[in-house]
Amino acid sequence: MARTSICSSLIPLKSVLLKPYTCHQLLSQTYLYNGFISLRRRYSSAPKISMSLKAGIVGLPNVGKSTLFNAVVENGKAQAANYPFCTIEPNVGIVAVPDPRLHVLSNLSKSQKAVAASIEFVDIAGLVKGASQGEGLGNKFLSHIREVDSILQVVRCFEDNDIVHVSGKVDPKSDIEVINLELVFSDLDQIEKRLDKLKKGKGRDSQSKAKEEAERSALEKIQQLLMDGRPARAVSLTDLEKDAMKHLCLLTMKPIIYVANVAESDLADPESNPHVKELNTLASDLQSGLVTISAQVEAELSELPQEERTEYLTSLGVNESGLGNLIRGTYGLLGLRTYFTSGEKETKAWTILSGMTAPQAAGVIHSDFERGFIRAETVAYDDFVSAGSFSSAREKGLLRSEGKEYVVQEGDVMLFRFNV
Ligand SMILES: Nc1ncnc2c1ncn2[C@@H]1O[C@H](COP(=O)(O)OP(=O)(O)OP(=O)(O)O)[C@@H](O)[C@H]1O
Ligand SMILES: [Mg+2]
Repeated sequence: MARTSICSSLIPLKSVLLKPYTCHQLLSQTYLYNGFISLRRRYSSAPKISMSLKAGIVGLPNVGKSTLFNAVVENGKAQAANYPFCTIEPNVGIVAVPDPRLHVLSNLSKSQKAVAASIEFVDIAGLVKGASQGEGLGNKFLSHIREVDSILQVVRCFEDNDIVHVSGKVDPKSDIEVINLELVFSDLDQIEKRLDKLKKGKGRDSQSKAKEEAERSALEKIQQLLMDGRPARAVSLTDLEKDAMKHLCLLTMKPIIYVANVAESDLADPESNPHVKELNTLASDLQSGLVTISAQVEAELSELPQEERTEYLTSLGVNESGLGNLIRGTYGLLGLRTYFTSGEKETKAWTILSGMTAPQAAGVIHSDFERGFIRAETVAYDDFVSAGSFSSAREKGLLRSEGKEYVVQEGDVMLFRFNV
């Protein structure tokens, strides 16, 4: 029964195979994947998506982190209220990365469904001065930041006397300094403890001794930078050093986007708000991205029916919600790329890291695809759209057959041939 269903789901692929395989040969030798196969049926374990990338929402207490989380995450229900330390335990939600290409491909392939790439957002408790010494919610909070891949630092840029600011006034420069300094202190503390351990030198063979040496050297370089008030991400390390220290998950190693949280009246012209102007300069000095958003407006928008959203945005003098920019910015910040599989069952956007080869990209769908990788057939997104389908792209000579060394490009539409 299972065999028949796999066969029938594979039959449409015969038209794009170079050699005309029979159904039986396909089952016993080579498979082609473009989103048609029900992996759950074919494999005993569910398909493994190897990357779960998390963006942590960080900032002082009461600056709008949970409000932003609720707007970004559909059905997000983090408690957001006007008092500091409203959030204690982190709230976690999965967010689809908006990508118009997905729907174009899905329409061309007449797919039954379209599945977007996703990012996990984590709404973390507010951080205060002295957190690294246990103030506020202290070290527990810092350990939640350690688990994320990138940081969205929400900075309050809206004036509102009714909403408590923990330092008594809206001041982005000072707010950023408080947060970044706590992250630096926490990293320094961790490095000191780790260097103490490394002094004891537990490595027995030459390989583990070399690894310990690389870690020590990396940590000493980073320690120096941190003492100068610079983040660990500014360090330059050898590949061995990077590999040796990455288990520490240092907080200042993580990429940051600053999120200027403005009042609804500032949305039409955010640069007229001096706090946003200042934050813009600070973010570029720190070589980080900046997204301006009104968390309050986004949260209200997410509650409205679709047809009323445009009307509300127009009344505020803007064309579109800022969430798309924020999500795409986070995706870019993480150095992520998208490739697609597209067929009648589904069109799907897959997330890979920049520089991944075809077998590694196939491994994101399932580890067996990487292990048994034979070749990938690939066509650039624009070429697929102009051809209209894989078979017509093949006829026009736009579909390329690529081997193990091929580095997958942004927007590639791919078919994998593999052997298991
Ligand atoms: N852009 C904005 N304009 C006006 N009010 C806002 C804006 N963004 C958030 N607020 C308000 O600020 C208050 C605090 O918001 P929220 O609970 O999201 O903060 P938080 O950073 O998650 O706080 P905590 O660290 O305590 O968990 C809420 O009353 C919210 O409605
Ligand atoms: Mg909160």
